[in-house]
Amino acid sequence: MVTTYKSLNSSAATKGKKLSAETATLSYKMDYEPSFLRTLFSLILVSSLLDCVLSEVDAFPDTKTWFENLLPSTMCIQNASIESVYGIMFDAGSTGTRIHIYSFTQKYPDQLPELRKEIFESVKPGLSAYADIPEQGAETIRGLLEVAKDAVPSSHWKKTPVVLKATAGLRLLPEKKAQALLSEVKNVLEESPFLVPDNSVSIMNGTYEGILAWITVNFLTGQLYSQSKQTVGILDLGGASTQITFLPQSEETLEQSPLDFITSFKMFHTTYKLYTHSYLGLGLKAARLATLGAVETGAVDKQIFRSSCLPKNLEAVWEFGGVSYRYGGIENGESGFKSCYAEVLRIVAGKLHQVDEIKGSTFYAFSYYYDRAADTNLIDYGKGGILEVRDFERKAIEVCDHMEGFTSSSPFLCMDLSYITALLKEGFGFKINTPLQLTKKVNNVETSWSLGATFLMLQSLRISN
Ligand SMILES: Nc1ccn([C@@H]2O[C@H](COP(=O)(O)OP(=O)(O)O)[C@@H](O)[C@H]2O)c(=O)n1
Ligand SMILES: [Ca+2]
Repeated sequence: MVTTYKSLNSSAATKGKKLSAETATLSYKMDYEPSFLRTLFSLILVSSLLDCVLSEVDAFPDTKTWFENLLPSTMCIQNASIESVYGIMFDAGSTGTRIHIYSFTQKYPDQLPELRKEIFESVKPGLSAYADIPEQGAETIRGLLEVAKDAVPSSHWKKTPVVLKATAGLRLLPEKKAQALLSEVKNVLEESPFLVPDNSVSIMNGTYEGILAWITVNFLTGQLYSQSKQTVGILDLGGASTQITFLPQSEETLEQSPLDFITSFKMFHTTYKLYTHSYLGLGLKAARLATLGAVETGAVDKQIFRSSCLPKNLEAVWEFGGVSYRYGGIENGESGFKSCYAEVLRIVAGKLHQVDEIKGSTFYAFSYYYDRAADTNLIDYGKGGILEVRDFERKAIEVCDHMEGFTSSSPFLCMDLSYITALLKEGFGFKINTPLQLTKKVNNVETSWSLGATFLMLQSLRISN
């Protein structure tokens, strides 16, 4: 693997030490060729190849119901020369925008293509911070496209599809502002030399976000093409929304869950009936706003939002979604875990659907679960690890009851850890000893929905040689 970093400010290399860098650019390149990935992407690409030949036959008929609006319209393109196929996926998240450039190779015409390399870069803040200046938001995309121009040979630009999917940050914006951003972004993509399919710029439904991340993780852990089909559930904690997705084993779960929590789709000749839900407004940063009581009021110039989850003497300004909030602790008032936990509990109490069987299931947890665990040395930033729910609680108590030790660099640490504990325990209803696999990458590939989305994009475009 080759890893290079540039423009480091808040990055994989520094995150463990530096907690509150909100404006940063991270860039790294990864080369990998694990054999199971070759198998996996061979399966994917062979499916695409077959689909191109048999263009009347939809290989994933049931998927239509749930990814109808997610994917660009179907077409058969001559995507690449005999040796290379590329795909570009933008993840426009609430806290940052990321580009994933995947390349696949086909060494011989009669051999199947292999995933060869992923190039990843990100910028902060996310698009929603540019709600009032959409042209400038779109400029961040132009900058990331330069990375793609370097990564993809110019001879392949015209044949390489580029897609952007926005998540909770844009979902929370007023429709007009979100559409203005998307329209500026679309213009920038169209000015690029890459292939811009129909519906290439959109706000992704939260259901897809959970399912695509589940596909990614279960591909990467080998579950989707193993005989045993022992799939793992996923927990994604973003800035503005959070997702839970798993394959129910119990009939009771299927029968007792709200209808829109269960989604069926077919892949590799197996039909999966997944439990998935995205809770908008329960991402880590949205939960901060809710705890501070700033969701309804918005930022009012002179108002300071206070919480017992913050150091008593703290007064500072926090920016989220392009809005600045003044916030601080309660001077001469309460602070510490007990009072903080009561505050964050109000955000989750009675708001989430609970399922009994998750108590005994295996879940992969990433995004802010991972970041906060690494920030507090519960796990190694590079390696991840297995934690129990009570480990978050223990760390929350430790941090909240000694807040003077965690001031300027991490003012929200007590609140974040308390919120994560409350979300897992009281929100989803996990037991205190439920194990969670904290994982940022599996075999050097990010555990994010973008790989699942790229897979379906290639499938939809019927990439072939
Ligand atoms: N490729 C990615 C993208 C986001 N993330 C994490 O996702 C979290 C931020 O979520 P986000 O900005 O995507 O927010 P949402 O739009 O998903 O609510 C942070 O913990 C990031 O480190 C990641 O670990 N890898
Ligand atoms: Ca996300």
